[in-house]
Amino acid sequence: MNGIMSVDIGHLLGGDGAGGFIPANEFKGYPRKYAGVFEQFQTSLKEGKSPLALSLAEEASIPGIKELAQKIKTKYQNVLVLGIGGSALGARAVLQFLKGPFYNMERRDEPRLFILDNLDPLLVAKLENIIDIKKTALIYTSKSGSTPETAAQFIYFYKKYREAGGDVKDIVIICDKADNGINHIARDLGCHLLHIPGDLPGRYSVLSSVGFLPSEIAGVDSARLMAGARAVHGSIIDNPPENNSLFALGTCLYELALKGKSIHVLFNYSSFLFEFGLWFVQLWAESLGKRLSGKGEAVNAGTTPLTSLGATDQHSILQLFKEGPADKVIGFARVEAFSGDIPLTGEFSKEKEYSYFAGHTMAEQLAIEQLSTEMSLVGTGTPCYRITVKDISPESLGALFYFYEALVVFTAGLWDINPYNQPGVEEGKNITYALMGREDYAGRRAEYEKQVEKYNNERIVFEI
Ligand SMILES: O=P(O)(O)OC[C@H]1O[C@H](O)[C@H](O)[C@@H](O)[C@@H]1O
Repeated sequence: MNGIMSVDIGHLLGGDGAGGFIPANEFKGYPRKYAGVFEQFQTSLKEGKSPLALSLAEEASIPGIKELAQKIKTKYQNVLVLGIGGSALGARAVLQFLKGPFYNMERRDEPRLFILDNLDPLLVAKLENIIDIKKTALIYTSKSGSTPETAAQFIYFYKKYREAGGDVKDIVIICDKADNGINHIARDLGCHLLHIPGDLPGRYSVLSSVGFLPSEIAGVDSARLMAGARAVHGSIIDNPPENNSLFALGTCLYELALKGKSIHVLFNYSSFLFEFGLWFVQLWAESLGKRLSGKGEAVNAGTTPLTSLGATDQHSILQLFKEGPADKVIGFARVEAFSGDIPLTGEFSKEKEYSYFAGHTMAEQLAIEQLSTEMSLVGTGTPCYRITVKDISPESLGALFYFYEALVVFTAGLWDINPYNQPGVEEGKNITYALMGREDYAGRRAEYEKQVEKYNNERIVFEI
């Protein structure tokens, strides 16, 4: 491949559309059919009005973040990032794609980096067994500053850190600018405070200090992530619909959803992309799963994202993809070239199950298995697309992040829904706040407690 990334949508289409594919002739009409939505999307990106463009402006924060990362790296043995959802998933994806799953087990001079994104006392206890809290830098990431899981983690680790004699001025808080608790605390502590733009939703914030700081601490150059993002940005804004990968994929996924393909699988063919798959799930689900359209009509938009890992999940969920309900469209993400490919030898040459490996490599086998899986699924009527990135590099990952963010925003335009809010998660949060006794939710507490009582009375429980 010549560029940084390629997008192949050929197998979302199929002749007359039999078996759930898009008829080739229909596809030819999309540039006209969806010109308006696309033009609006392209213009808002070009003119920097789209929240996506805020990430491009965030590049200016990189030199300051590099300096801060350097200070943290020289002083601390461990870094603990506290965050959840968009405040954790992007950083996890960077760390895994560029440093691999065994990063914290390798012998290095850089600190080990832990990202704690759950409320689980056992998880916290296990982490405390292996880190010395005084030698651990704390990064508290919460765009809103009100997410209860992260706030609980922070108050716990803040106390431990202070009691161990840690310097509170070294703590880093990343949030948006507001007159709220997290900003007051940062000011009172006199610690590092990094702001992200209020209009950049958390799940789109990996290309900002939320992702840049953990990346730089782990030795990943965030400017290279941005170079990949910029390459995709250029290709999206410069090409007309007929020649635009984002337009082609977005319109096809939307049309396939209307034809009943209600599940969108991202099948990643590299263990280094596993966490990227989880980042994709949040981005897709929270951005597109919406009850109301822009006109306020109930549309229950979106498709259900799933992520799978190749070749591993060929031995698990593939059976269902192949023979279960015909409700899926599958995107394969693969890496074109792995550095340090591993040659396979012809050991046990008299045995047919082993001798055929001679002369092949591991990356070649993985690519063949990806192709075989894709062809086999297409053969039985599952529309598939394929995204290939050039290599395991920050540029490739930055390109993937930006491409999927843009894909989601454009597709939301086709559904006519807002890709930046998440009203569906608010109710559960409100109940939590009220039941936990948060002062400004006291008025609703009695009502929620009544609801809990009724709910518990309806349970039908079998003890074993
Ligand atoms: O970064 P925070 O404000 O703490 O938010 C963390 C997460 O909280 C909620 O669950 C939202 O639905 C997510 O979109 C967000 O990423």
